[in-house]
Amino acid sequence: MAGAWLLGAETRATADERPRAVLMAVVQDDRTDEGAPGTPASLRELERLADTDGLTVAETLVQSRDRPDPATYLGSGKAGELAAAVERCAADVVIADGELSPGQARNLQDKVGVPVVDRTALILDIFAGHARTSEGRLQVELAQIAYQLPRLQGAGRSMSRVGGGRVVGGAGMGVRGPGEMRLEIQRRRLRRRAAGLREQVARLGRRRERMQWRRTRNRVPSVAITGYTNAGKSALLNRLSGADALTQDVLFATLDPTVRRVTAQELRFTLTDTVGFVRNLPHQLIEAFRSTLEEVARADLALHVVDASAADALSQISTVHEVLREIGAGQVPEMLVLNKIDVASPETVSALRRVYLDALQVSALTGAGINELRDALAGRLQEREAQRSAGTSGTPSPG
Ligand SMILES: Nc1nc2c(ncn2[C@@H]2O[C@H](COP(=O)(O)OP(=O)(O)OP(=O)(O)O)[C@@H](O)[C@H]2O)c(=O)[nH]1
Ligand SMILES: [Mg+2]
Repeated sequence: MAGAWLLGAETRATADERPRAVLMAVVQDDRTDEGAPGTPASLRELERLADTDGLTVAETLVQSRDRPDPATYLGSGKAGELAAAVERCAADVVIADGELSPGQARNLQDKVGVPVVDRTALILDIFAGHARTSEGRLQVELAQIAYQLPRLQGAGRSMSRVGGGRVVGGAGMGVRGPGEMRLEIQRRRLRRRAAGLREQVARLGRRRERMQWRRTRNRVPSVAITGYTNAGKSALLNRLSGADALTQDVLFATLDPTVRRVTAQELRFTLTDTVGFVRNLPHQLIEAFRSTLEEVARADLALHVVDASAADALSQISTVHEVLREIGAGQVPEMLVLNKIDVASPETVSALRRVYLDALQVSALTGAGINELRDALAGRLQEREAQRSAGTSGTPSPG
């Protein structure tokens, strides 16, 4: 089910069994914050991401270091171990739990003999496999191009070095190494394709804006469901609206915004399901999905769904807040709800309740607390509406 990008379509088409991956990471001595590359929480998540992408994790290799080696990421001894591990478990791909520079990926790849990619590439691959609407696909392709472009340039530089050609001709000849011209053509094609994609995404974004404007004019308040990936956002949307959005125990099941109508306490409002967030969400993806994510920025209320059964729920909450700020949705009023209360440990729940005193507890699975949540949502929206009309009644309406 993985996207056709990470390993190339042939690998996937012929392989009967799931491709095998070796995970690797450098733990930096000065970065012990939860979620930093190579920490247990981050590695667990990388494993889940790999699993979501249809890969079997064969082995995990971690090196403690001051910083990653600028040329090979791992130190040379550890890189040798990595090559041995790849050989031993017949791995098809190596995935780094951090970001690899194009040079690091290439050098390691030469050493181990299979593709070496990073967390960003893995997430892009999952997105490619999950995008369903044309807008989602356009956005994923845009993100992939943004990821590929600098890597093509890296290849160009090394190739011209090998070929002994000068990148810029000194005598006005513009002599280039072999392969450099082909790369330049490829680069230009990609840039042109990206420009076209950006235009199409913008057009779709404008169309959505018009629809949103109509909704605002009709004064139908909107609630955007946000939260960490796999928190149960789609499940909650289904519970609240009686819809059947796709829920799956994989990461990033939802990529396209799904809108549903809900009525509670005689108030009609819309509920929008959105893409889940994750630590170190690749910047290319935030850029590409900006117009989709802006749905959240325009909402009257953000319903922040928290997986209360996750041991690192608190750090997931901060990640979500960071991404919301980054997409300009930091100001949207938020209602935080603790989901999966049926399987959450009492310790995690009480730790969460110490910070979020009045957070409702629900289970999208059993339906516990759902009616209360629906009413609370309607209540908050009515409050806002009342404030808004109180605020505007004194001032003359513009135009
Ligand atoms: N036990 C339990 N499981 C739940 C609950 N809510 C959701 N799940 C499960 O959690 C998994 C993820 O649910 P989704 O609704 O797909 O999560 P999501 O936040 O939409 O995930 P993405 O779209 O991938 O970001 C599914 O296997 C659900 O069945 C709950 O209250 N209790
Ligand atoms: Mg979902």
